[in-house]
Amino acid sequence: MDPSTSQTQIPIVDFSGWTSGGPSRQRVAQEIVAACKEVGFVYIINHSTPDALLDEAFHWSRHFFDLPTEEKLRAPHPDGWAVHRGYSWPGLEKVSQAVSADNDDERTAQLREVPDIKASTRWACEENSAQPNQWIPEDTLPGFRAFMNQFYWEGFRVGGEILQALAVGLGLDDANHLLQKHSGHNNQLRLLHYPPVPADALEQNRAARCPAHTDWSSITLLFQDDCGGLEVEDIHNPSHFIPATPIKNAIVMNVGDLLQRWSNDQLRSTSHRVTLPPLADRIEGEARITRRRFSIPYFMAPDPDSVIECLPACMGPDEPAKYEPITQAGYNQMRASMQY
Ligand SMILES: O=C(O)CCC(=O)C(=O)O
Ligand SMILES: [Fe+2]
Repeated sequence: MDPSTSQTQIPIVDFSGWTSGGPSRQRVAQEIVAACKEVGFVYIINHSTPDALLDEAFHWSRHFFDLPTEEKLRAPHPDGWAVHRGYSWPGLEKVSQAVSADNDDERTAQLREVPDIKASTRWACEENSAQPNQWIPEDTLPGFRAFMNQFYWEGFRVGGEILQALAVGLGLDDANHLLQKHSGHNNQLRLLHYPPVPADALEQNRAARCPAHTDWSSITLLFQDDCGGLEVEDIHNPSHFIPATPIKNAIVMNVGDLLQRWSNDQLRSTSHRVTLPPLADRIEGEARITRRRFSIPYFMAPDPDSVIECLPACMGPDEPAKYEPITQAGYNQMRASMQY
């Protein structure tokens, strides 16, 4: 394809044809796999998570981030990079593509010269003792913990349907082939809040919302509000980003690094970032302050000891496996050490 004429768009797939069962499943599965090969991102509409549950999740997120800082800091992100839980305040985390096997303080400090203006909090399931969840006290936000636990398992349920569709679309014999490496215990639910920031600071690279990166997951499901600013690299025209314009209640699904490895690069873990909101009415006043933005990513991850090695359906005599087998934990460690 000629990059100058590339008109890449993020495809929209109507998932009702999967949930209703029958022959339409094959079509939906193929559409999702085609999108993952061409773009690495796809909007999934008419999925089986109720709209009301998504409204509720954003409602809780706003309540959480509106709490005074000292309340949020009662469940802080622990020091260091090994544990990904709890409240991470604006500037603490620096998203990047840097990869290192050990701690490298100098490089970590360098990466922080342009801070990420975002706050987040995140959890896995309650039984994950390696990385215990950090919760604010129940009486600070009664019902918050119960809802987030419910939403965590809802993410796993709908994400599981998508992993099944991917397996079918890839032509695997067993629809559960990908899903079976995910017990659900190693996923991550994140609430993200990008506070208002002067548009100039983003334009002049004095601050970032979320710099370009790929996800470490097998797949990521993202729910976003209507602010905008999420952009996806065009794999046919590298360094050119296309907007992932919000579609109410759609799941923005993307391929993570582990599924890219698993599929021998057939499915693409595409770089993405969050930058300036594209619409003028999202920026206000003389100081050109952006609207705040909320998003909720749900990262599906295989279990830590599971070995990710090239799917037989994705290799052949002319297409040998490109990567050595790696465990999820091994890959995670390689990526995590630069983040905090
Ligand atoms: O906030 C967003 O829309 C994207 C966040 C993201 O890419 C991530 O957390 O990995
Ligand atoms: Fe991401």
